[in-house]
Amino acid sequence: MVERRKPIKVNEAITKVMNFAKSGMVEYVPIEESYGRFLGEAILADHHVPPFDRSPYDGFALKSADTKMASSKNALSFEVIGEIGAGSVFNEPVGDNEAVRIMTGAQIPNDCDAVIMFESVKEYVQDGKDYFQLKRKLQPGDNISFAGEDTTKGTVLVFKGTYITPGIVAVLATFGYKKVPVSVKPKIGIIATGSELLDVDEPLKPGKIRNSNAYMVYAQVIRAGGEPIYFGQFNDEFETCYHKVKDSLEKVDFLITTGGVSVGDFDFLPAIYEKLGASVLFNKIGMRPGSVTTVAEIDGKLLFGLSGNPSACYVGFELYTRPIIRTFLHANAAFLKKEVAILGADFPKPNPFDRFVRGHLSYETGRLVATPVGLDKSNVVTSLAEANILIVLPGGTRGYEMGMEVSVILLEDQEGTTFENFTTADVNSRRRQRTYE
Ligand SMILES: Nc1nc2c(c(=O)[nH]1)N[C@H]1C(S)=C(S)[C@@H](COP(=O)(O)OP(=O)(O)OC[C@H]3O[C@@H](n4cnc5c(N)ncnc54)[C@H](O)[C@@H]3O)O[C@H]1N2
Ligand code: MOO
Ligand SMILES: [Mg+2]
Repeated sequence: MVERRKPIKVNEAITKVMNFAKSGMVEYVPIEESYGRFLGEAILADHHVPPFDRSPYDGFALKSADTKMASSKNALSFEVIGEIGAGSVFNEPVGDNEAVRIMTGAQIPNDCDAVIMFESVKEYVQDGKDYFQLKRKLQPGDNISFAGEDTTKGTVLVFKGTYITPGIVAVLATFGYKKVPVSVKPKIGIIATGSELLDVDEPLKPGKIRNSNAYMVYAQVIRAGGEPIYFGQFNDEFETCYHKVKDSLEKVDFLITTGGVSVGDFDFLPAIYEKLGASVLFNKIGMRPGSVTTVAEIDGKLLFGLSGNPSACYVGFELYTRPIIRTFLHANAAFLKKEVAILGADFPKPNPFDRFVRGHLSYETGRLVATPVGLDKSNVVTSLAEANILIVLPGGTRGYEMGMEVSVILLEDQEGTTFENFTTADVNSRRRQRTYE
């Protein structure tokens, strides 16, 4: 007799999984390798930026008080008593009506409080000495880039768990992080099950298909920030799969399997969980695709039983595995960011369950438009190539029409959102919807 599974709600499933979320350790990597990692500790400014008052222009540093009488009709002369480029410091006194030739980035001499650009003065030489004429009055602080104007000592600039962008790399370098504290990547084991599976380099044979899930999930793990460890693909044989799952589990922080979680005669994952003594958190979710997504736990370690159907596998990973990976990486916003967009095409299918429709988000004259891509079936693979969002179509409706507002999950986003935001009600009921022409 087939087992009747009781579906639970998506948010309930997420909550059950997140109860077992844990965060990992911190390691140090050379700054050149820090891009794309997650910060293991907050970056605190331990000095002002810039650290000293400096010139933002190539010009002359002088004392603004000496310019008081300057005007278009009254040119004042200044003697140039020295020259400094960026990196040099002028330590001598600067007397009245004297100036220092200064280049962009150089420290302002102690006695000076303003800078005038080369273009604003008339230079000349007299008796072998350099001078310029100035016809403008300057205020104290004119054309000076002050110490701490970029940021002040003590400011927290980037929080722990933030995805490191090239801009953050610049900040890390500014504060002397030759080695950067980053979150250790969780090791995510991947096992594909299915006697129909050919490897990617094998020619097609009757009844067989190439294993796309393993490589897809491998890439999803990397995108999420984890370290994938691929243990291979295995035929639907209980003993083989059981031993592979058991052995692999010891080598990883979390384990993903694809296929074999439904109620078929060769779907062995439920029996494998039982023999391992793992407790199954759920094995049916009120969602499409990915309704068979199963998560089990043993000694605090999670086993993600993702569907064999490619689109279901993909969605199951992004909803349930990704936040576990991001939490391990200390991200506060461990969930994919959600936005509201306008549905770009009708979606006439009735919706008993919440749907996560592969879609493409485009920007059209200031509006976000979400258009479903490809065939909306969980066994479809090609639509995944075009998808940059999942369009959230909550269940309990007779379909959706073009122009309606819908929630969308941004697949390529790195900023993320919190559990609270992710699980907050989506644009769902017709009452809440506005339709655009
Ligand atoms: N009687 C029922 N049958 C099915 C149910 C159900 O509730 N009752 N659920 C259906 C749903 S929904 C899904 S989704 C699938 C899930 O199946 P499994 O997770 O058990 O996966 P398999 O049976 O192993 O394979 C399903 C499908 O996916 C293809 N596949 C498997 N692995 C890969 C791979 N690595 N790369 C590409 N494609 C893969 C496989 O060939 C099958 O076509 O069950 C429904 N049935
Ligand atoms: O898990 Mo299935 O994807 O609902 O088609
Ligand atoms: Mg099956």
